[in-house]
Amino acid sequence: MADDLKKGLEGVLVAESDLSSIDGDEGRLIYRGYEIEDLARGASYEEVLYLLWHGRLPGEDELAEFADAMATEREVDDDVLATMERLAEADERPMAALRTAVSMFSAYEPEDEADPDDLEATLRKGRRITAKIPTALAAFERYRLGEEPVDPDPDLGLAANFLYMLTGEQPDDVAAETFDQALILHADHGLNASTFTSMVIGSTMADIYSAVTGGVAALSGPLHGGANQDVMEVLMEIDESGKDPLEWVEEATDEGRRIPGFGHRVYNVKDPRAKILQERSKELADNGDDKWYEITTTIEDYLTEEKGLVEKGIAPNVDFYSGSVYYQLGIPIDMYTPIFAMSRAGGWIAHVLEYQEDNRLIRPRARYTGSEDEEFVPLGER
Ligand SMILES: CC(=O)SCCNC(=O)CCNC(=O)[C@H](O)C(C)(C)COP(=O)(O)OP(=O)(O)OC[C@H]1O[C@@H](n2cnc3c(N)ncnc32)[C@H](O)[C@@H]1OP(=O)(O)O
Ligand SMILES: O=C([O-])CC(=O)C(=O)O
Repeated sequence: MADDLKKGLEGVLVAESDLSSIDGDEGRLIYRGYEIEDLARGASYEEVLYLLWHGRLPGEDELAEFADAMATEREVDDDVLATMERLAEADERPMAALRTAVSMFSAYEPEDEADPDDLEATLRKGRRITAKIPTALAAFERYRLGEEPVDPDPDLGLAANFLYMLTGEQPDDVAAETFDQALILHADHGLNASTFTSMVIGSTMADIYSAVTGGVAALSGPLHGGANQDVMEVLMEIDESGKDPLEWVEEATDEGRRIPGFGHRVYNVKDPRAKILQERSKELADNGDDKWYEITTTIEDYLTEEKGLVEKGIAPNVDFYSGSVYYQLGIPIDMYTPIFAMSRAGGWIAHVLEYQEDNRLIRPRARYTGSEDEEFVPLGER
């Protein structure tokens, strides 16, 4: 057995997958062979879910049937709503509320008794989870505002319905399309930390609720999905400080602080998703407040041109521009990472199912560096 230590599993191949592929030097991302740019511009999030879960793009009737089925599964049990209300009153963080909600959905799963080997049943359960996440999240936000939740509208697509449940108002086309595109861009990304977490859980043949709950937990950290919230907080810190953004960045880099939204384990160049989100941020800025777009692009130009971060392979990742897009859509900052989870649930479920088709327990090992020959001394004699 090879004894090479690959800290953080960097570059280690642990599975084969048809789902998504990243070229980190070219800045290219594909889902099942389709360029992310084409999907983001031409498909809906539901189409992308179908592609990830069923292996091909749907026809018109197939998509309608699939989207309708998901729309009918959006409602969550009153107990889940009551829990969201209690967590909002307790000032819980939205990612923690979501983690609790997903775990709790399983109590109301109609196919709870299904055999773990029944992958069709697992997919149906995964579809229910994906349909319900937006409802639980929007309810949590409404309770925080002291408002009642808004019932899902089955006539709206998943993206538009989430914005509707969040605000109580039908979003305009620009907001709905922008949000739908953001969901597509976040749906899958190879064996990132949260997807791998879900796969490890799924490899024990634990249920899909456990796998998705674990995915939410792993995504919440600031080195992963949590960075989108951090980006916006940094932008606001810069704005409130009244400093020139470049002065702030200069100080931060001199102090050795990491810039959230920069750097990636796989990309050595700008993330293709960041390019698309930057375009959307610009469009929204052209029709509204351009402050955040200006600060982000100024920081990017400075870090890449003056500080030469790109030469070191540190470029904007997907989180760098999503914050300013969500901010312009009026979404609360601490909902950014939960929104990432709302989308990525599709990828977690797809990877768990794909892996379980030819399952092998994931169980790596650590090189032992502790001592070998301690003499045990009973408690009373220590
Ligand atoms: C959706 C996502 O999960 S995308 C990633 C979201 N996370 C962030 O944006 C947080 C900021 N970025 C980071 O912390 C890192 O780039 C990570 C964790 C994403 C990837 O890190 P790794 O692949 O483990 O790279 P590692 O941490 O070894 O960094 C390599 C070098 O780049 C530097 N570096 C990496 N990211 C940054 C950054 N954001 N700002 C400044 N320097 C950075 C490191 O200091 C290190 O430099 P050194 O070799 O001189 O010590
Ligand atoms: O791939 C990664 O490591 C992180 C990332 O960009 C994602 O999960 O979307």
